[in-house]
Amino acid sequence: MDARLAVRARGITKCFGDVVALDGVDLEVTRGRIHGLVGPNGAGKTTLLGLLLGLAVADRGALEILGTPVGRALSAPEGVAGFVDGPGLYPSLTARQNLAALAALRGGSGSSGGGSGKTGKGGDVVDALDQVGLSDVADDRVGGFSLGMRQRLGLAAALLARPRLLVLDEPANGLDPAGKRHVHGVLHRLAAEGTAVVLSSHRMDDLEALCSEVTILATGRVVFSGPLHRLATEDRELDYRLLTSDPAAARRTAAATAGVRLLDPGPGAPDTGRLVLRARVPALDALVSRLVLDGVAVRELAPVVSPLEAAFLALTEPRQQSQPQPQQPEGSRR
Ligand SMILES: Nc1ncnc2c1ncn2[C@@H]1O[C@H](COP(=O)(O)OP(=O)(O)OP(=O)(O)O)[C@@H](O)[C@H]1O
Repeated sequence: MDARLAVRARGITKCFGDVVALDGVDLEVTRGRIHGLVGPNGAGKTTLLGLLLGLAVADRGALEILGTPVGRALSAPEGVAGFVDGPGLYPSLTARQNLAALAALRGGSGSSGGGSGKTGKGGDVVDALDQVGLSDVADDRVGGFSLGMRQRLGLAAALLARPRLLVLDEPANGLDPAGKRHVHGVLHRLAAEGTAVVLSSHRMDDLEALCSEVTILATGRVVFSGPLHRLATEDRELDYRLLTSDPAAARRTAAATAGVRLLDPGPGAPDTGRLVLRARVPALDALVSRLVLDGVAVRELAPVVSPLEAAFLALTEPRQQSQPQPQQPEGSRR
């Protein structure tokens, strides 16, 4: 296995009775990267994350994690931490006690059960709570925690294991803006230190803020896997908003540029001077060059929906409507 890879999966298939949750999935996750797993409900994300965490085993295929082939035993591979379906926490214990109990279970002293030790495992507990922004509620019972607070505590619990592969199922669920800032900060720092992070999310903005690579699943199959930026350059038409110093001139130039279609912004849309265009990237490049040559300044050019969201819809919706479909792994155009 390539030493740069934290995960290498080939042809992973997992069935639950008649339901094929994963159908020949290939996945590569590089160390030091945050890899997003995205797909419609029931696409197989949680199932795949569960395999990485050792909560289930594949029916077919090969899975290597941190350089070691995964066998048939149900156990978390060495160096892996995280959670699926929400973190497992004791509601009657405080946040600090939960982490201390986990640290003790993992073989440490965990001596800060009710106290606030600052060294050894106790110090790790204090540090983990601080990293996820829960220091102020460290001695509150978890039973009273909101969803977002439980998610952050689950991340803190995973940090205690100092993972080299962190696996998180929808970690952004329920997070307020401050919680999100903490979680994003922790994940970026872990990645910078060399930890591979695999996370699922339905929030395209989170994925775009966090991930350098994404895998899009649809009905158990990979329909894209690769760098996020490649989605934007896929050979696909997208809608863009364009604001220039001279909207009338820009409209004429756009109308005369092959491959660019001007769209009606819709009845009642405010006249902001922005044009809405549909084009592939090469036609858009040609338009921008012509505008610059004509002395028209381009002040804003942005996709109407993010490239990730557009790709997600384009790659997953047709399959949902007309499943089952043979796999056409557009993303494997490497
Ligand atoms: N334990 C199980 N028993 C039976 N079917 C299951 C089980 N776990 C998952 N499935 C089925 O496998 C498929 C994939 O489910 P999975 O939870 O992995 O999808 P997901 O992408 O995580 O969905 P969501 O976005 O809704 O969380 C679904 O059809 C689901 O019903």
